[in-house]
Amino acid sequence: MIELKDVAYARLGTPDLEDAESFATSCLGLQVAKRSGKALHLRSDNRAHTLCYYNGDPSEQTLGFEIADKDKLSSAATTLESIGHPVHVGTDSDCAVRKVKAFIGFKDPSGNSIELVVRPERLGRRYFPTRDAGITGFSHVGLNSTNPRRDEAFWTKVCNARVSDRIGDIALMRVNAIHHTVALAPAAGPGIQHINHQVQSNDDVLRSYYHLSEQRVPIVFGPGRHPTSGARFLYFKGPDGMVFEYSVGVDEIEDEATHRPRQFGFEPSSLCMWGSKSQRMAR
Ligand SMILES: O=C/C=C/C(C(=O)O)=C(/O)C(=O)O
Ligand SMILES: [Fe+2]
Repeated sequence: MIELKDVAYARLGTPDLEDAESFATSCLGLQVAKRSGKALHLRSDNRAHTLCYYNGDPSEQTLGFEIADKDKLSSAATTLESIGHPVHVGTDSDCAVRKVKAFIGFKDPSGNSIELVVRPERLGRRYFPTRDAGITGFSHVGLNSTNPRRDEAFWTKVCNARVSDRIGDIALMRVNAIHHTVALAPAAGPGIQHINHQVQSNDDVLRSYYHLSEQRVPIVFGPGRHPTSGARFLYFKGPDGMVFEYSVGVDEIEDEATHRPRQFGFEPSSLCMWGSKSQRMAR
């Protein structure tokens, strides 16, 4: 079993790094950790980076997950190869770019690019953005799935994810106490469906709603409240169509041993208990 500890970072190709930087700093509220002609590393919490934009095609989207150590990394590689997921080992220079000690990359059953990383760097310096969006950290992703039942089996049987809730057949899965780290999203092909950052308070969600609306950032869902995790949320569109979410108040699963996934109907009220309608979410 591959034991994921947490989601570590997202890497997104973009044709326009300048536009990505302007959005990430003035709209989303991340801090530039490092900028080169080819890549932009951004912080959202005490980690060295949690989002990287690099010169590339926007269809290139990769998610990194932290695992415990190098031994666990090599057994993960063996497991993945044995079930038909070819693995590549990150070079020293690729590790340096990601600020990790080691990593492997592979494709999940839907073709999503996944990296498993060991010892992602943290910094002593605080995350200190130029826009105060109230972000407390990178927390979860929506991940495209061409077959949610098959992909739930991959994430829960090959990896250690546990289903916290389902909407229809779509699983919201945790790898630690937080309600979900990966939410599957039915789609025709691979990709990251949305990138979530937690914020401190309801005020932050609503303040951002007005700030982003004024900046003419397309709001695609919310403000609203998810009945699944209980979180208050706002979804909006960034560069190359990527959807970002702020949310606050995501439940934690108190008793790992006794938690049973709840089944929600596949209908709008399962996505928002206040009545907000999604303009873009496939779910
Ligand atoms: O559409 C349902 C979304 C549920 C949640 C939640 O319960 O917090 C998400 O954050 C999500 O998957 O985006
Ligand atoms: Fe979300």
